[in-house]
Amino acid sequence: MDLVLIEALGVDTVIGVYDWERTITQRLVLDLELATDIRPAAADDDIALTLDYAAISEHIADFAARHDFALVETFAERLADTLRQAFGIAWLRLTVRKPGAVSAAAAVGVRIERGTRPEAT
Ligand SMILES: Nc1nc2c(c(=O)[nH]1)N=C([C@H](O)[C@@H](O)CO)CN2
Repeated sequence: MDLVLIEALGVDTVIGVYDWERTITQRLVLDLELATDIRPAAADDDIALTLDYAAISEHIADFAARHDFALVETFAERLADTLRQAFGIAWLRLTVRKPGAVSAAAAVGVRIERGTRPEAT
């Protein structure tokens, strides 16, 4: 299985369960592993035949700007769903970190995997 990677992508969004969090934007930091077969794109050297990590990163920043969830769980689940639909991603692993949410921790957050892992070939 091949993967397209996006690591430590910072996005700003309204997120949090407390009243004070509903009035500010906070930074989330995302890691993504996106399953795809990179061989067609590599064979033709053609961006149209792979997952465009720049386009996907833009999509994520726009998603973050347009939503204001309470939980990082909801952010992760809804984002995974929209990415899979918009880009036809068979399987992904998404980590959403909320740095600074717990002062004694470097970051807290969630990691999910959605979809069916393609067979290794
Ligand atoms: N499992 C979760 N726990 C907590 C969340 C969350 O989104 N998922 N959120 C908060 C608060 O918003 C916190 O981040 C504020 O510092 C607490 N626990």
